[in-house]
Amino acid sequence: MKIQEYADRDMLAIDVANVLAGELEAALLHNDVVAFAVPGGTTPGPIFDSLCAADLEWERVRVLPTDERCVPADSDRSNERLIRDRLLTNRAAAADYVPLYIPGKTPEEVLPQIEALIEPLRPLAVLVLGMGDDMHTASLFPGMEGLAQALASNAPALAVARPQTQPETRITLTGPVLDGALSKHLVIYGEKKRAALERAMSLPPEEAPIAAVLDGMTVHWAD
Ligand SMILES: O=C1O[C@H](COP(=O)(O)O)[C@@H](O)[C@H](O)[C@H]1O
Repeated sequence: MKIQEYADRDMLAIDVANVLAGELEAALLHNDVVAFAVPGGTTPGPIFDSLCAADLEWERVRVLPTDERCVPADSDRSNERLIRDRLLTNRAAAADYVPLYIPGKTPEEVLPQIEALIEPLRPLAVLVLGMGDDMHTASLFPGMEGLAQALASNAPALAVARPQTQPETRITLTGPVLDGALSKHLVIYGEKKRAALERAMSLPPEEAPIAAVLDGMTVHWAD
């Protein structure tokens, strides 16, 4: 793991967008189709604002969320909404989106169908993750039921998450899918998350799920 520090969040967003565009371009040279997994939440919006203008063959990029909250696609809490509004616009509107949640269906009903879409995209070419103050990443939350199975090396691509700390059920990419990405980036802001990341490094993944995916990770941090 290496940590890249930036003067401020604006600089981080521009630089990370450039790095991601370069990695996607390189991956497109060697693959017909490239999988690009991105987080939701409050962190990635400004990176998406910059990245969406990159001059890439976006029609060969498959964008998927690292995790989704089971809410309608027009909800403020929908990761799909953020990704569609801020990333899949401008030139990036040509990319295909692979949803993790189908409204009106229970997660269990559609999991096999969505896993069948994700399997051919493994290993993910480029992965961006966020992290909460509680050291969760994607929707792998400390202490949640089923966490050990979702982090196991033989876990299926997706898991249903029902963290007691969260208002809704979620669907998440599992440990091996995230950890197996060819290029991995974690974006965090502020001292609280920096301290949480430091703490995670000495904790088992059951207590700090981010710890399960840090090998080879580039962490991008600004205060
Ligand atoms: O719930 C979630 O949390 C993490 C971190 O979100 P942030 O708002 O602290 O940046 C996010 O990466 C994940 O995609 C999201 O569903």
